[in-house]
Amino acid sequence: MSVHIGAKPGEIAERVLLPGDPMRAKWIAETFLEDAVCYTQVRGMLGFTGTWQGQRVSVQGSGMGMPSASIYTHELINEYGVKSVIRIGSCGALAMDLNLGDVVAAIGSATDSNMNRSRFDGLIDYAPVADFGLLRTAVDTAAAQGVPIRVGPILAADAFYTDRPDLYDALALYGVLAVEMESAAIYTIAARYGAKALTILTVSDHIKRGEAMEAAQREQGFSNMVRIGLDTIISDS
Ligand SMILES: O=P(O)(O)O[C@H]1O[C@H](CO)[C@@H](O)[C@H]1O
Ligand SMILES: O=c1cc[nH]c(=O)[nH]1
Repeated sequence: MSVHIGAKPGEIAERVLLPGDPMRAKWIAETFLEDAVCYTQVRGMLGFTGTWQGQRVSVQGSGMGMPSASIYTHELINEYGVKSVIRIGSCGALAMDLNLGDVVAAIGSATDSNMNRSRFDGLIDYAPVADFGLLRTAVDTAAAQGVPIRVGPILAADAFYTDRPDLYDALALYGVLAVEMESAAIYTIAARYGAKALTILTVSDHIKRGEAMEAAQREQGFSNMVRIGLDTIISDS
């Protein structure tokens, strides 16, 4: 096992879906995967391996925020040989033409986190981006499934509750679609260690309109996104 994941070698597939919420990982495993087996319960951050369309896939909770997501992404790639990860998350919309339940794919991720500034000594504003192949497959997969998917940049924020909504307004002027809390770290760590990463999100809140899904919907109302994620990750070679 690694420091934070209790799996034995070989128990995690090379292709992993990464929801923030461990209970969403359980729901995905029980609802979509065949023969799913739980390989870790360390810190309650559940992980499962099963099959989708006959192909081995794991689904691992990654927690909230970039420090937590960084730990799981790092250990999956470096300790378990994971080759591709797709974050399956919820987000707060900034774009006025997005609605609750809409699906977004993050082509790139701006961030207010200091992690990458430290990484590059404050001298470079590194641009965390999705793997192009995974993104293209997700767009094609969504089209085949008849699910509209919006592709664009998002913000990975350190704080869920912000005192600076004016900064969100400014980002919206630059086409930033939505806010979540992990994508920039996942994209950066995957790039650093030679893995592929994509973030697909469902709009759970509209930040500007003050709309919000119920807690049960957040955990389980994300079937369209999960099917896109699963079909995309098994198509990856
Ligand atoms: O639904 P998940 O994947 O947890 O993602 C979003 O939800 C959490 C905040 O409620 C943050 O982790 C944010 O990124
Ligand atoms: O507003 C939101 C909704 C989900 N996740 C976030 O980080 N922010």
